[in-house]
Amino acid sequence: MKYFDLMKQVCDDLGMEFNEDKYNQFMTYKDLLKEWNEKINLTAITEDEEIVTKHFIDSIKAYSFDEFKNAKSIIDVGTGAGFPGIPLAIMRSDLNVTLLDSLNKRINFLDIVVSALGLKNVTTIHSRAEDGAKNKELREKFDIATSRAVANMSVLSEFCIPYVKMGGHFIALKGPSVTEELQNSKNALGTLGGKLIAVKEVDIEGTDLKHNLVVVEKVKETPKAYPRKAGTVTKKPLQ
Ligand SMILES: C[S@@+](CC[C@H](N)C(=O)[O-])C[C@H]1O[C@@H](n2cnc3c(N)ncnc32)[C@H](O)[C@@H]1O
Repeated sequence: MKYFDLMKQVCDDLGMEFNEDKYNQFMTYKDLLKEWNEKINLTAITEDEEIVTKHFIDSIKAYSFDEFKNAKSIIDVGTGAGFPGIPLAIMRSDLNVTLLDSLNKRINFLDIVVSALGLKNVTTIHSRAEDGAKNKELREKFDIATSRAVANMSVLSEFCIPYVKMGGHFIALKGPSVTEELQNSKNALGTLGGKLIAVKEVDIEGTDLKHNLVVVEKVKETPKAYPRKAGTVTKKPLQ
């Protein structure tokens, strides 16, 4: 129960329940992450404490926004080893969480995690973001699209905003370079139907790091032309 108090404090501050069952799910996830990281490349963070702070707490802090706390469905684009999607799913069993990644090895790992943790609220999808967003079942279907450490704001907006329903939100977990990235993505947001509504700096408890949460509201439908085809989005980011 080494990290229980720290995690509970974070959750208390967010007004969310944390208990032993959730803690055990997080610890099983940590152990699977370390075990599978030796076979497939999942994360550069391998120390227990850093997994708890830089992966788990960092992900949970997305709940600093009411938009997130009240959502019914989210998609985590470029989820990798499951961040922030799996921690968000553990914290709220009533939230439908879709995890999408273009690397099948990581999706296979996530299927193992979902089954080991008994998560009934998670769906995994192996797809590039650009292709998934053309699928009628996924396009403009989510209250929230979220993403961490996948691309700059301009590229990420084109990956994520097409998945968000009207009135929903795209919430990006970002590091310190957020101001410059936002400057360069202003037009892209408008083109894709998004409007920047907030940037919030959050502490990552247990570290001296601060991260930024960028919240974009979907105010217009995304034109059919977006996202452009795989490859183009990253090679020629919207200006
Ligand atoms: C640096 S990892 C970050 C993973 C996780 N979000 C995190 O914060 O730990 C980037 C992930 O994005 C995925 N990715 C990159 N481009 C993608 C795309 N176009 N569509 C879907 N996934 C993509 C990669 O496969 C990788 O798993």
